[in-house]
Amino acid sequence: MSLERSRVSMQIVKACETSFWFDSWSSLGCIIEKLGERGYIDLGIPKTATVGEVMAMQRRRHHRTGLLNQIEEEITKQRMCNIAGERDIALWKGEKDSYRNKFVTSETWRQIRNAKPEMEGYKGVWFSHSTPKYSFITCSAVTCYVEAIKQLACEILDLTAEGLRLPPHTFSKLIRAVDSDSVLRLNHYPSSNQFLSGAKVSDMSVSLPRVGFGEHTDPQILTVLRSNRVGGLQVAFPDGRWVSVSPDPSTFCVNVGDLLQVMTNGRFLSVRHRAVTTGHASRLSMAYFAGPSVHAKIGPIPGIITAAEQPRLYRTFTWADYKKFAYSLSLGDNRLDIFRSCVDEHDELGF
Ligand SMILES: O=C(O)CCC(=O)C(=O)O
Ligand SMILES: [Fe+2]
Repeated sequence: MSLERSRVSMQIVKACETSFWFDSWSSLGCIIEKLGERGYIDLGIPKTATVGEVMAMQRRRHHRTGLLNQIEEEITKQRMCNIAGERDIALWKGEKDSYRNKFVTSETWRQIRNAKPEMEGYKGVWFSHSTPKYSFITCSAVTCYVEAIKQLACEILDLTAEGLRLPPHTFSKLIRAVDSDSVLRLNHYPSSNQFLSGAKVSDMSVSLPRVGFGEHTDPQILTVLRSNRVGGLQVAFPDGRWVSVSPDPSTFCVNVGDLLQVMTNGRFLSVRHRAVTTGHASRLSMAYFAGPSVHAKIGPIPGIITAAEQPRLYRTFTWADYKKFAYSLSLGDNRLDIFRSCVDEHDELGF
């Protein structure tokens, strides 16, 4: 309330609508804010009095405190001015503390707004002449989703570390690093109908499965994937068969990535998978790829390789090296082979 009070001043005409205590009708501002509730007794003016009633009834009194006398002075001044009109006029605080009878939103906004540091990327969300509410909502939803899914990925990785008898945050600390290179990808696979709009219904190829996302392994540490109710994800079995993963929007599909295969020295395998489109509904999937910092050194964790029994399978490299190499190949190429270790290295990983 006091925020609005400080923005409005009343110019007294008939004075029968303006509150003596709660409106700002003199240069002293709002009287209740000056005197507090004690003022009702000190001035002998009831809480509900209008300025008009005070002017009509109140006789000039003398008080011991200066402020009370100043208020009496304002009442006398008000009695003496005589503005023609029917109603009291609300005056709005404008630039440089001046009051006028026009309300200007932008001026009021400037006065009440607490300036905050600009949010990174805000230009992509707010445009100068419109409020793109859906992009703003999407931005907030994605930010919250990424935070939650990252937490889930870290918990899975902590359980993985525990299962391998490794120190608790061996893997998750790579994801939690401030400069971790994690990504959220949204995939949309149009239905066969949408995909082949214009094709004749008699065209038999409409019902054949089509590859929407070619076979590959995910390069990062761990992937947490969710989809709508439309299937399409398939996983390669060692014998070469493709096995479909049944779609369920209430579950997550977790893939081991290439880096986790390296760090576990091949105990966890990054599985080959692909997405196909068949039916008449379109598939949507959201994949969170939990990755380390580009500078992170990746190699088999020392606690996993116990010398003779577990020969070291991979050499140490940085995530930046791996990405650069991966992007130079085709999606389905095997990228890990080149990082296989030929000699029995003992790199210092700092784990
Ligand atoms: O849509 C899918 O289920 C697969 C997506 C995928 O493998 C990927 O984005 O890497
Ligand atoms: Fe994938």
